[in-house]
Amino acid sequence: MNVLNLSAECYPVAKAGGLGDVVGALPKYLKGLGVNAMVVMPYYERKFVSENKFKSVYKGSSKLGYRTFDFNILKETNNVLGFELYLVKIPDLLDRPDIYSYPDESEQFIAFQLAVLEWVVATNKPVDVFHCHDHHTGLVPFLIKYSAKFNSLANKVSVFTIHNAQYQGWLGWEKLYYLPEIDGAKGGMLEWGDCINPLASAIKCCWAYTTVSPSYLEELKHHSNRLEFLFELEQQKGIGILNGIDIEVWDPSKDPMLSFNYSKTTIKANKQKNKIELCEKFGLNPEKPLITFIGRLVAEKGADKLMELIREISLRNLDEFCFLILGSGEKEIENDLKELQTYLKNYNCYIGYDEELSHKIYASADFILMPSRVEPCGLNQLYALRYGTIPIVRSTGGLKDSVIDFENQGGYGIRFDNLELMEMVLALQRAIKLYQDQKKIDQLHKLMMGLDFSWNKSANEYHQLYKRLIKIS
Ligand SMILES: Nc1ncnc2c1ncn2[C@@H]1O[C@H](COP(=O)(O)OP(=O)(O)O[C@H]2O[C@H](CO)[C@@H](O)[C@H](O)[C@H]2O)[C@@H](O)[C@H]1O
Repeated sequence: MNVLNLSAECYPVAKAGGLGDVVGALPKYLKGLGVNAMVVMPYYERKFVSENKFKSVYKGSSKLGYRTFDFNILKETNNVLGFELYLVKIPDLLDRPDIYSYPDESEQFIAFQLAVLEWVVATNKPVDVFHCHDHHTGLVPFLIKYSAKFNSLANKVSVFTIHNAQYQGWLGWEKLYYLPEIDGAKGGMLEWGDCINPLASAIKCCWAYTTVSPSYLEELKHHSNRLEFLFELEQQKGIGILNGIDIEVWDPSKDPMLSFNYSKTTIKANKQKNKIELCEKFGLNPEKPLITFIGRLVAEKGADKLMELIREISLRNLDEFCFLILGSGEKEIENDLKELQTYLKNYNCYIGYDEELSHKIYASADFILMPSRVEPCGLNQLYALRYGTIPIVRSTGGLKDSVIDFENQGGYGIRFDNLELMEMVLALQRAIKLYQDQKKIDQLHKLMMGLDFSWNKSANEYHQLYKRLIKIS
């Protein structure tokens, strides 16, 4: 079975968040199940690309409206990721360092999708399933079904995974001419809310869509940035599969980014050693419980609530904890968090993206706070569990599906329901109190580190889904 994953991100080639982690890991685990899972992504001028070997496997040209563009499909030659990796290079369009935020982003991603399909058709590349991830690749299910140019792919299975339905890739109708000739009667399959909506189009045209947790599948029917009715209509095609984690990359006993590796039996001493080193670097007291937040500083993650929360808990529980933030995102939130540094001594933040620092923090912190408004799955809590760091989460989406409050049978985390200041203060106070009971903490460490959130189970669910769809294709 040949499955071609199309994605804007894939760790370690290029990652901006959880999408990269998933696309860098799932194919590896599918390979273990006998699936030939491959990844094709845009070319980025990045370290991984310059440090690894690639060869050109196809050169072609295509049209984006009146503009003709040349493209080059590059294949990584040493199988360093454990699966086939292809990059699409397009001069002046897909040859830049950053993944997102260019003003011609829609042109970039449309050209990417067109180039991939041209290459597959021209080389007759065996593909049984096109597995598309998020809106950047959302036009593929439509294009293979309704564009004459890709007619030979019309019966191919397409699966679409929603990592985040907040962003939908909206395009004005004036950009319709970027697409090759389509069946005019099917134009409506591109539309939602008076514009071309790649995410909505994918949901309408794919054979099945998946969400990255079962709870998120349900939530989308009620909160999905105006797609609620569509999710209600198409619900028979939807399936919720909880993300897994790559336990080779995220392994505290071998993680090369840590100064002190540890297992279930050595966590007590070595977590503390990592913590002492980290706290020294950030001017924090390693004897206090260290609470962290790692992630995009956006409202979706509840990051806009952090400043008020940290101020309030500092007033109430002065000197009883330390707080360290790693993140980047909205400028206003970044500035607020930097300002806190000027008057709180038990607090620090690093504004920016730093993969190595994130590993060090997972290994050093006692608690990780995730006050998300929306969390399709969330990987941070899964990494945290593997590193013996207790998650404090709002009960939503994948957080609800993966964290059980420690006061319940078999529980290991701290949960709260609402993004209300006092509820969050209470959750942090429960953490501070729990830290004083080191016997309980030891028990929780062992329990958390013994949990299996690896991709093994979830990759099998994707495999079953592919098999079912191929059977009816
Ligand atoms: N400043 C920083 N420096 C270093 N590392 C940083 C960082 N900011 C974030 N990260 C890392 O990026 C990843 C974020 O993963 P999430 O699952 O929380 O994120 P995201 O919202 O991007 O993904 C979306 O897709 C994923 C995958 O499906 C879903 O789990 C999620 O709910 C959904 O919103 C983690 O590996 C984290 O450590």
